[in-house]
Amino acid sequence: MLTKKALRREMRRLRRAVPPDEARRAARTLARELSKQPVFRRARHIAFYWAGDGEIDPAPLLLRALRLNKHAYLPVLDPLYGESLRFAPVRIGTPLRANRLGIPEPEVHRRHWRHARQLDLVLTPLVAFDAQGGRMGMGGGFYDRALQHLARQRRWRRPRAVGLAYELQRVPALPRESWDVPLDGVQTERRFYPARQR
Ligand SMILES: Nc1nc2c(c(=O)[nH]1)N(C=O)[C@@H](CNc1ccc(C(=O)N[C@@H](CCC(=O)O)C(=O)O)cc1)CN2
Ligand SMILES: Nc1ncnc2c1ncn2[C@@H]1O[C@H](COP(=O)(O)OP(=O)(O)OP(=O)(O)O)[C@@H](O)[C@H]1O
Repeated sequence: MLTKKALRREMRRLRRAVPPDEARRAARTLARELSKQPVFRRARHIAFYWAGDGEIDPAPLLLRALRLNKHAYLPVLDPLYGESLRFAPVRIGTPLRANRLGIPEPEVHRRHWRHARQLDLVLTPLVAFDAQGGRMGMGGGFYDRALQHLARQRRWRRPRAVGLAYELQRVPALPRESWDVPLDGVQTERRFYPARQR
């Protein structure tokens, strides 16, 4: 069996190996499919991410959300709170600047940032996932910490958490850690995997 670290390395290699034209097609298909799901249609405030390292690109979905007059956000690392994850609003033309990890963030004053619980839907990047809602990220625990209220209390309905990935990132079952936040679903270029009932 692969260790968690080896699985992460292998899955990051696989997603980086997707050829550019296939990646573009997958991102468009993912946008079309997720925008049909009630979890997306009902959401007004939605967090996306700026794709890098071979991540499936939510940009076509973000543009569609803006056209539907929804509010779009990108993750920012809050230096005042141990780099916990907050979400800054982004529109066409919002300037972006790379953070410490090289990931572009909106240059928007912190008074406009939101906590995850002030959003309707958070789309999370995935390194690997299973069909039961288990997720593996980059290993920083950023999303686990930002969404930890969902792991403890079933009555919390916001935000819904949906992971985005290529079909090739699915594994039969990921080990569950106590702090792991189960997803409500995963959208790939092929289908939507509904997970948690709550
Ligand atoms: N697009 C995207 N944005 C995101 C995340 C993500 O996974 N994807 N995050 C999800 O958590 C947060 C950032 N988390 C990250 C955690 C670890 C590494 C990382 O290990 N990066 C380098 C080494 C970075 C360095 O120190 O120079 C690496 O590729 O090994 C990157 C991002 C917030 N924004
Ligand atoms: N709620 C939490 N409070 C404190 N530490 C946490 C919490 N959640 C996760 N962590 C820490 O974060 C580290 C990384 O966790 P894990 O490997 O599950 O990250 P990940 O889910 O793959 O990454 P990410 O959430 O950034 O996409 C763990 O070692 C864990 O100790």
